[in-house]
Amino acid sequence: MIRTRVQSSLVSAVRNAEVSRVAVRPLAGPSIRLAAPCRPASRAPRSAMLINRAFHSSPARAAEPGGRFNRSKPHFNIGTIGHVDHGKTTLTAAITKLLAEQGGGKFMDYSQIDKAPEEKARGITISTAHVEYETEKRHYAHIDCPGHADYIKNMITGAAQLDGAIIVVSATDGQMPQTREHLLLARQVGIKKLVVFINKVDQVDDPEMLELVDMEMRELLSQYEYDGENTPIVMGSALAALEGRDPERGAKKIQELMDACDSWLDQPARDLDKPFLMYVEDVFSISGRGTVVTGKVERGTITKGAEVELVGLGHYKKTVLTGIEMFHKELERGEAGDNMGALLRGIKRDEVRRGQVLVVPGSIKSVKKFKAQIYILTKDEGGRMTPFMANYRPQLFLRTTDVTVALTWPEGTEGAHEKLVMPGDNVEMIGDLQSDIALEQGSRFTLREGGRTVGTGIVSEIY
Ligand SMILES: Nc1nc2c(ncn2[C@@H]2O[C@H](COP(=O)(O)OP(=O)(O)OP(=O)(O)O)[C@@H](O)[C@H]2O)c(=O)[nH]1
Ligand SMILES: [Mg+2]
Repeated sequence: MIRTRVQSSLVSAVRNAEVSRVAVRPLAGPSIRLAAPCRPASRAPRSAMLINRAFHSSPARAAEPGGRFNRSKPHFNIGTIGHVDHGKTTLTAAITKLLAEQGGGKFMDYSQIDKAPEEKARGITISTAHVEYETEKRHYAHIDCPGHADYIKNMITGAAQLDGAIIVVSATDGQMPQTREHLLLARQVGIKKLVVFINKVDQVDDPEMLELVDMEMRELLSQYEYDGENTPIVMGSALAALEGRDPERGAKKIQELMDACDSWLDQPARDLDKPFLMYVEDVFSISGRGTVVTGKVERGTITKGAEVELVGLGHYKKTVLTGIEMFHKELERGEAGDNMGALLRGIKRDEVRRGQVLVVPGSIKSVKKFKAQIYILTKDEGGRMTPFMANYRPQLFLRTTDVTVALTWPEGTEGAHEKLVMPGDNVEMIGDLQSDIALEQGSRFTLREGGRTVGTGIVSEIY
């Protein structure tokens, strides 16, 4: 009886997000596992939870460069990617120049973009310039990174989640190693469509040469499962546009490029339009009412009376959401961003565990084995000092849970036995989880070992 009362008062505490945050903090510590009697479901240290919170909340930051934000047009996160020196930064500056002249933002010259401040994202230092501009159709936040390593980190960590990208390739060189590497990464982090800008055409006199670069790019796009046939390819000179000369190759082509971005790159579904998913943080039983799970709604909306499913840690359990509560008030509907309590019909207290998710039935799978693109932090980024080999077993942190994962090379990898992964490497590996958790393509996670983050990754395929 007493225990029940303690639990119900905790339920109200947790329902009040502010209180819960204050109440929880003192327990945080890098190696303390919560074992308080009223929280048997808690496995992950709170510090890990805070990390994961930060993990999931950061994309919004990129969406609001400079703080002020125009909500009258749909927002789109775009980036320039491609081989070193092919003209990404010049193009970014040229776009802001053209659109500024049309009243769509502020011109940013090359040095303002290239001298990007260093940003701390999840303990990893990333330099990116946050540039914003508007076309008639959209508001864009544009990411341009100063170096190859920053692109890799940026794309894997999701420091800025790109909805689409402009891949820049120089007409003088054609495709180069980083053109291919960024294309592969774009595919693996889930960027669905790209627009190509063939730059520096002012330096190439032979039209056949341009045709060849065009053809090769289309082939390469198809090779990485993009629509090589229909992807818009614009040829021009970013430098000419930036310097305000040769409008046929300059300004006009930048306009053409932005029109292509507006029409070819699809507006992504907003979080509210995606299928409902809430992570289970805590579980309580309220006498006379049943089992309540509390947690944050990551995406979608849900109404009272809807069918839901608990997924993860060996379970797929369908039930009905019989009540939604937030801040001591009953609600008819919960939505992305809410910290809510969900009352579940016919579910026993011990059938639910922290680390599971509550979702629309059938919308996500519980998975043990997956393929992922992983970035291993350097020593300077707080990561490991030494390399590791296949069968390395760190803890994988995702949402509110952590599970041991064994990392191995994909089948057919040459020299898999002695192949080393160095700090700073970007690798594609297979993960084998000790217990299954709800995962999907695009799920982001961190890898930790001995209380520090050693890597960050994104799921590219599930098995
Ligand atoms: N001739 C010519 N040169 C260009 C053009 N666009 C860019 N450049 C030059 O190419 C060089 C590299 O341009 P950046 O914009 O710095 O290239 P980037 O891709 O941002 O390079 P990293 O960030 O170092 O990978 C600079 O010297 C530019 O002036 C162009 O259209 N024509
Ligand atoms: Mg650059």
